[in-house]
Amino acid sequence: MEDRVFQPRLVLVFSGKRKSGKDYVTDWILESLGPQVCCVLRLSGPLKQQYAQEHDLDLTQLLGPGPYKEKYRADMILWGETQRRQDPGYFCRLATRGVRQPVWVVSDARRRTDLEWFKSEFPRQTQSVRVQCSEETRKQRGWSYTAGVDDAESECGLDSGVHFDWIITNEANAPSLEEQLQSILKLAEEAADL
Ligand SMILES: Nc1ncnc2c1ncn2[C@@H]1O[C@H](COP(=O)(O)OP(=O)(O)O)[C@@H](O)[C@H]1O
Ligand SMILES: C[C@@](O)(CCOP(=O)(O)OP(=O)(O)O)CC(=O)O
Repeated sequence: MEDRVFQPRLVLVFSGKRKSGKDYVTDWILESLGPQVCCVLRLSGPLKQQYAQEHDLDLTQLLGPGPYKEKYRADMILWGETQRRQDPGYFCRLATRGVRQPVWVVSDARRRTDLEWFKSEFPRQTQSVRVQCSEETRKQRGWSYTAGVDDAESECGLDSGVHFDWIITNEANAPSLEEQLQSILKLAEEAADL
């Protein structure tokens, strides 16, 4: 384990299926806490940056929510897994490098190794959060089943055998996000001495 100087006070590691609302919920937390306290980290950020460089692609579009990234998702998954097989914490380290806010919100954990890395580096501070919703709702948000993506570890790696500290149901007929996130926000505010 590398010598780490900076220690975050709280690390919330989010996961969830495509279009479950991971970005929506983590952006909501960032807006509530502010950028001085909270930083949203995306493990896919450094992956897409390197993939775009190696394949001469438009990084801005890869990072965006549109169809461009979906064209390359299956190959990015395979490319990323090649990197992870050599070093499971590779993208976690890159995504956390230089971050100095006390509260870290990792928006896109996908594999056991993602969760295990944070729990190993920050055992006291790490809590796991699962964002869930129905397939119907995901479809309404633009998701459709894609073989090689929705049946891959990238989408299924945390489907079973994981105890999540928090579960957020991101559905219209569920309690409001404000209500569901109240305890997590309180935890974050206490961690940041707010
Ligand atoms: N509670 C919500 N209310 C309104 N729009 C939502 C909500 N949750 C998700 N969305 C929208 O659904 C789409 C997918 O959400 P997103 O956060 O990008 O999913 P993920 O990051 O899990 O793939 C986005 O357009 C987002 O704005
Ligand atoms: C190759 C990926 O990093 C692509 C992730 O892209 P996004 O993070 O944009 O995914 P969603 O927000 O869930 O739609 C997945 C992986 O297996 O590493």
